[in-house]
Amino acid sequence: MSAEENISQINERIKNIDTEIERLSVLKRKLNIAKEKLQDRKYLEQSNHLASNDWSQENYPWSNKIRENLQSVFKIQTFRSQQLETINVTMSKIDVILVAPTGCGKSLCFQLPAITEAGVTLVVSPLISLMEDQLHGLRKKGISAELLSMSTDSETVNRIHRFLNDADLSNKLKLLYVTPERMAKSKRLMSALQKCYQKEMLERIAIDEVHCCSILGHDFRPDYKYLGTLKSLFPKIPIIGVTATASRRVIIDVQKMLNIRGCLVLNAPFNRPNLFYGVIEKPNENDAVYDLLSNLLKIRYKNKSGIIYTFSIKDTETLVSELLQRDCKVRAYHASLEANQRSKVYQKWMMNEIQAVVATIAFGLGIDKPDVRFVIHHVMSKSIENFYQETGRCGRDGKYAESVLLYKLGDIFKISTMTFVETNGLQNAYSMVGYCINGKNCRRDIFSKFFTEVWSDKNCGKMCDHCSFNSRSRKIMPPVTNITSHYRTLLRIIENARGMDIKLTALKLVDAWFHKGPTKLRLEISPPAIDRNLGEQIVAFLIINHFLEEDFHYTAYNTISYIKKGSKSTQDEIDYQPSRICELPLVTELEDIFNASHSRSYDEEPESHLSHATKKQRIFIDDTDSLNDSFINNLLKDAEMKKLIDERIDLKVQKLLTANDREKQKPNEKSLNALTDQLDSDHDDVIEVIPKVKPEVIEID
Ligand SMILES: Nc1ncnc2c1ncn2[C@@H]1O[C@H](COP(=O)(O)OP(=O)(O)OP(=O)(O)O)[C@@H](O)[C@H]1O
Repeated sequence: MSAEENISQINERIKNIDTEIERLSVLKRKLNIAKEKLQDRKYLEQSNHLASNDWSQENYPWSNKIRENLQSVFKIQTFRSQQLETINVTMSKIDVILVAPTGCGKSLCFQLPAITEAGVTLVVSPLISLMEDQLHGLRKKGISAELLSMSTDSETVNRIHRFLNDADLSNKLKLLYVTPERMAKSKRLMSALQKCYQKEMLERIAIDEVHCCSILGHDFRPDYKYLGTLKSLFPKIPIIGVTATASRRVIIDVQKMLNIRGCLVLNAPFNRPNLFYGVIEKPNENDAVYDLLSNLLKIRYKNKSGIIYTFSIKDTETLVSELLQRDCKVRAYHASLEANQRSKVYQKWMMNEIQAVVATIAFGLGIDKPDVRFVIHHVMSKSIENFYQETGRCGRDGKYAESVLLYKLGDIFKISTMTFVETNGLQNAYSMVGYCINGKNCRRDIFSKFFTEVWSDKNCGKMCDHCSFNSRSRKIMPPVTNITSHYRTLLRIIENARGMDIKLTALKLVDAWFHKGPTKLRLEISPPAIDRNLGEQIVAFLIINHFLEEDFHYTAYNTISYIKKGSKSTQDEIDYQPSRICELPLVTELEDIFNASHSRSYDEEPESHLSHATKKQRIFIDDTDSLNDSFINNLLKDAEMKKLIDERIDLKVQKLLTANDREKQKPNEKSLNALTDQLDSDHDDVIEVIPKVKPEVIEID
């Protein structure tokens, strides 16, 4: 055989081997996937098995002691949802993750077992201020607790190590708080914990804000990854993780990271029944926004404590300066302030020396002020998850508190240009926009989808603007809005601009549509006969449903969002999706939120969602006339607020009318019925409709 033939034979064999390798690696991949699935199933079965147990019993060996300590040390009479269950699971030495809303008492679930058992509980927590607060509270109750961070002085470090190394002394240290950084970087600490473990004096490991372990969690902390070694270092020690972040994928990721797959996950209901949620249309002019905020602080929230969240450091500074000029007691809080300045602001706020902190999301973890009565979002959050966390900081005492979000179209792009590079960033931002422009569903319905919990609007107890508004003496269904022709006009404007090589931002697009701005961008047809705000909401709806799409462009200073045709802009999509629901009109007007909650007492703690609902019904007068001024007047007691609201009633009225009904009349029952008839006959070519029910005035109460 010639050398040439030999080489060719060898090549042939190599090729066959490559094919075989490829086949085997495909097989290996498949087997790995199958193994992963089987493991998932095994863990799920394990978890389900644990979940099938009734953990709410009080006949465990520790039950009497737990109850006694609850009452004598913590001065608490009854457990809140899932507290007893979590305590029983962790006392049974089973790993558990508790997902419960902010402020509902997760810390008790590891503090109470800690003082009931002999050894030490290690608590890993992300923030020193958070730990200091807990330490302060525990010491006031006479419980011995220590804190070990990267900045702890050597004397304290030595004392703590003596506790851990000495069998007699460890009994005297009940809770040791550490930062994940300290855990990851201190071999001395780890070896002391090993000794403590060997002497069977390490009782439990609690991980506060456990979502920080997951890269998918909103507060991911790299040093939390180190905690993955704890289960192998201390296999017999139960881990308890607590968080208010309920996303399923975050929890699964956390379980994997901590090597506690198959552990029990307990979920307290996401609903905070004492929080009222509402969205207010944000004026376009900055001064009007500052006036609105200052009115809220000085009238509605007079003598009440709260937080105003905004988008950027610059925004916090501007807001504070404007509100100070309007005699409001506010201070800024953001990441660029020195630590001592931040702490000063926090302390002043805690002491009620300032009414509200104007903050970026830097003001977050660890805020434990019980009487926060309002959280205002000057700009929407970047995700529902963030929003839920941020609003959760009010009403921690269980009494009535309000979340108010100020929404306008332009704010969408502040968020989207910042988040579009993040994994799921745009999707998260659009869910948030969905919350803002949702025109009919209970606001909590959106949270429930996020937390994959089944939700019935009845449980809201009229504690959101929609449920409250819908429960008035009359219910006005939003008019059916055919936006197909609007959509086509918008596409034509975009196409026309493209022909001139011009890109349009959403606001420019709306301008051109309403015949504002450069004439060359306008079409030779009349502007739409609808209110501009409604036009902006239609554009937002089209964007988040991908009929229009954002097109991001970088400049030297920032990122600009232009609007282009969306992936659903094909004729097929338009023609064959006739029943898509556009929830218009979308944003609650100022008077809705004020009327809805005006007569609520800030001192009552709802006994349950439903009992709350019954109590609240009294605030709506039984007026069978039309939605007219006297109806609104009767609801209002506050003259200044009434003035503010009066100014906006016309806007509300306009939104309820379509083009033909926009004469100056108030929408009495007759006009609304006429509107109904007209809209009923206007169903051709509809791609977006409000629920199929006939829009009508419904008598209730
Ligand atoms: N069963 C209970 N009854 C009454 N008050 C309770 C109960 N359990 C805890 N609390 C109180 O509720 C407040 C909030 O508790 P805690 O700080 O543990 O909340 P959290 O769920 O950890 O909140 P966050 O998610 O913000 O950390 C504390 O003042 C605590 O004393």
